[in-house]
Amino acid sequence: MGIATKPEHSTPILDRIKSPEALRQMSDADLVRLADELRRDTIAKVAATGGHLGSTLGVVELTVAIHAVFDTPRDKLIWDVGHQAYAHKILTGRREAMATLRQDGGLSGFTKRAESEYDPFGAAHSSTSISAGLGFATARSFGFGDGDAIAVIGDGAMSAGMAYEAMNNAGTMGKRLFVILNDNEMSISPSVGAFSKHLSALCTQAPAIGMDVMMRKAASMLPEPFKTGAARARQAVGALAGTSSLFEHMGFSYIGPVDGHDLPQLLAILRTVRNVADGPVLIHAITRKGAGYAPAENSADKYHGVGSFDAETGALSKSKPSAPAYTKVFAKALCDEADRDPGVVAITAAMASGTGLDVFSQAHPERMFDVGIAEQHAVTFAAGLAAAGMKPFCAIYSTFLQRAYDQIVHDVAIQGLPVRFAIDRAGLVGADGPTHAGAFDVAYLSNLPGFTVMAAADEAELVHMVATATAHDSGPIAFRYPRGEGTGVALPERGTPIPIGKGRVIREGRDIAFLSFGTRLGECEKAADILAARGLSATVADARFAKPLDIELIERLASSHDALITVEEGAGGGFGARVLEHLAAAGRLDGSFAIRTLTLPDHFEAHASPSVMYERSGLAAPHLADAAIASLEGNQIEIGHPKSRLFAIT
Ligand SMILES: Cc1ncc(C[n+]2csc(CCOP(=O)(O)OP(=O)(O)O)c2C)c(N)n1
Ligand SMILES: CC(=O)[C@@H](O)[C@H](O)COP(=O)(O)O
Ligand SMILES: [Mg+2]
Repeated sequence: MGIATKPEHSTPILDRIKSPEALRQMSDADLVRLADELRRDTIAKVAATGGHLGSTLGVVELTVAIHAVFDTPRDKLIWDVGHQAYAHKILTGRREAMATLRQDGGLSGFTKRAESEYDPFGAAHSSTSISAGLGFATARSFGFGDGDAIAVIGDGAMSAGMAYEAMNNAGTMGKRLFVILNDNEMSISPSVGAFSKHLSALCTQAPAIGMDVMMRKAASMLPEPFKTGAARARQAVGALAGTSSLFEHMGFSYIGPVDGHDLPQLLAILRTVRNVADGPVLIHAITRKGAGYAPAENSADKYHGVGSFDAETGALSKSKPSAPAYTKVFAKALCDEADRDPGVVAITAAMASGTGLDVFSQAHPERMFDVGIAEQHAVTFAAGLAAAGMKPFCAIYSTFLQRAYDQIVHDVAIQGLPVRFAIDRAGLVGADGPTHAGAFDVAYLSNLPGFTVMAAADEAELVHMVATATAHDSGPIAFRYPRGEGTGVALPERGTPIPIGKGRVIREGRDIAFLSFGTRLGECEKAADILAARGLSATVADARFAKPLDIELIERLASSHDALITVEEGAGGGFGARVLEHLAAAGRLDGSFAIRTLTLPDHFEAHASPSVMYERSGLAAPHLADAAIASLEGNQIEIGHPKSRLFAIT
């Protein structure tokens, strides 16, 4: 494979491809040319939209080989995470639509069942592909479908427990199942952990194939160097069973390491295993993240996720932020706390740069732990650290923390352990869409006995919440904050712990009270302005806590206003529900008092910019004002209405 530094636009072979069926009629030489065109086309497309480029570039040859050898969509091709599936999208009828990738109304950045019959299983969270593939393989034996199942999983995704749970099951079930391990030694950062070392060790061995009967049969059909490699492997494995791969011990036939960019060799191997496999097979392909595009290959993160860029030079188009990102503010505040308190440690599940803990690790390298994509382990590991008396901060995106719910309940909450949860990407995140929306954490944390749950209204509040969490030693505590830039508010020199369960009033009014939990506070203030222009006076308060609630504040707002509107960047069952429960229990809902709880609507909002998504979710200022007026009129409000339904009251 030649390194293409200048993406040229002539793609005569790709232009003829209407579906993967065409690949099965092509010569290997033409498939090699196609891969080159596909790589250049992918670069050109993603240059315009941004997206997860590096991962796709690493699997261009694998994508071509799989579609050329297997009978997709009858055979089920399942991409783990789905962030590396852009070349797959281009080959499966979505080439033109790539211009809309991750844009409002456009293609998803991941695989999605609703988008194409070539996406048999949707993804975005990692390490689900082997389980899903085994599901398809098992359904096949009941007569549901008749194709093969092929899971393509990265070395980073292999660090998650689910991958082992699936292999453990697949290895004993013995169903015909293909797993292609795409090993580029990269997660978002370089891959970590003992398993990553095992993969490296496998790469230093001669190419080998598994030792079972099926693979003996296959050996004669394999290309060099696999034929001789297989013979050598047989001797080596026979002499020293301990040197064979973990996969073989788990019941898989292991083929590898294979050069994942050598398309003729990939084609030969896939054709062979497709002909002879009668159980689970793992093909270990060695690839380079960002392969074939020098700017990506030479960058530290291999262009894992990029905004738009100049395809010729790779120069990223960067807009100048007007305020520091919440993530950065969190990282700096945590560094400051750690400077003062030797018990503070930080944990990330493979998201060091995303959570800002890369910054923390520069200041306190021995106190930052990247556990790999292993959110469940991260939480219980933190619980162990807390049980020993340390102050662990688990920095995990809201959406990925969902993975660790039982650990949160069983290992942290029931034991009342002071694990600090720094929940990044709270609320709607934009281009990554519903799979990555931080919608549920408030609901699933604030119903846990003994938990303290906070949301920062701005980045100064975030600094104080980091200090609050550091000081809070009597049980689990969480604070949430969104993706992206803060409000630009002045930051305190040092965080000051907030009294637990105390909100604050931002602006006093008479008629309507907005009680905000999180960064919609600014929208509440704008809504108050809208109402003021209509002759209504509104109080705006920042609840800060969903648990424990500031009961004094809530009761005061309820008793001194005609309507109380709660607002949050989360699904129903969260902050507003808790306020309602409290007021109901206190008998405050029995009279004529109006209350509305504004949450994310009860559907998964499709990807767009966060502001458009909030607009559609009915959480922008005009909708808040609208809801307030409607509540005074005794009307039902329509959440998720795209346009403001403001009406003048006289
Ligand atoms: C459960 C979960 N945690 C974290 C992530 C964030 N994430 C997306 S891709 C990725 C790295 C995946 O590495 P790998 O599987 O090796 O694929 P590569 O990007 O190297 O192609 C991570 C950590 C995720 N999608 N799902
Ligand atoms: C594919 C994936 O899960 C991550 O790469 C994610 O897209 C990162 O999101 P942020 O850009 O918000 O860090
Ligand atoms: Mg990888």
